[in-house]
Amino acid sequence: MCAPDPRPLLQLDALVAGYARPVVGPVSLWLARGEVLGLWGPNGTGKSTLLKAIGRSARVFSGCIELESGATLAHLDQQPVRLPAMPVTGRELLRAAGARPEEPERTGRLPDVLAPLLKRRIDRLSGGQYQLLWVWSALATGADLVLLDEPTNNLDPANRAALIEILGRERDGRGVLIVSHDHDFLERVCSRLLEARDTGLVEVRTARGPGS
Ligand SMILES: Nc1ncnc2c1ncn2[C@@H]1O[C@H](COP(=O)(O)OP(=O)(O)OP(=O)(O)O)[C@@H](O)[C@H]1O
Repeated sequence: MCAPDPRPLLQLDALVAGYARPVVGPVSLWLARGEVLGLWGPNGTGKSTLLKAIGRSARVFSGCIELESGATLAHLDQQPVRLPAMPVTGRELLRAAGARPEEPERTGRLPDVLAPLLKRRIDRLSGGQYQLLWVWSALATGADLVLLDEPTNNLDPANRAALIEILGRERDGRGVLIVSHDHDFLERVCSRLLEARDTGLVEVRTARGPGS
């Protein structure tokens, strides 16, 4: 795999990452602005750890992570954090996450499916409603690099389709790296797909490509 020119938004070079000991790597990959890169593979191969290392919540043992100078990052973990019962609305959650819900509403960016959730208490949302709001909170921050770990968790077919549409609209000018076991979803939203194998990350051909 050769990195594009000019320099990509994100580049990993022979990265070895983990916790008390290494669990993944050496891994090399690059991601350019405007791209949605998918990562899939068997359980326990270190995909989430890779995202955590990029998000600075796992340890880097060797190799390097280069993020474009000044680029901002949003990282959504595999299990969305759910607050205990408290009267926090969807709008307040977005604001706390650094998103500006007023702006997308005004500009028409806010997906229809999310509009009714902004006024509702988040502790009373279903798992799927919360998941969609959670993913949107990362995208609506305007972060240059968005890391999504299993974003289709808890989503029914309608909300999964809404997420595919959202990712299709929100990719411009930023990079998105997605870890998922939902291969069909990855094929629909990703411009490139990497598979974790014993030999390392291998770029695999996507049957459909984004927007199909
Ligand atoms: N906080 C942690 N401390 C120590 N080891 C961990 C921690 N989190 C994960 N691991 C270990 O790191 C290895 C890789 O886990 P990771 O969650 O990155 O894999 P994954 O490919 O994302 O798996 P899955 O597809 O099941 O989500 C596993 O052996 C796991 O037990």
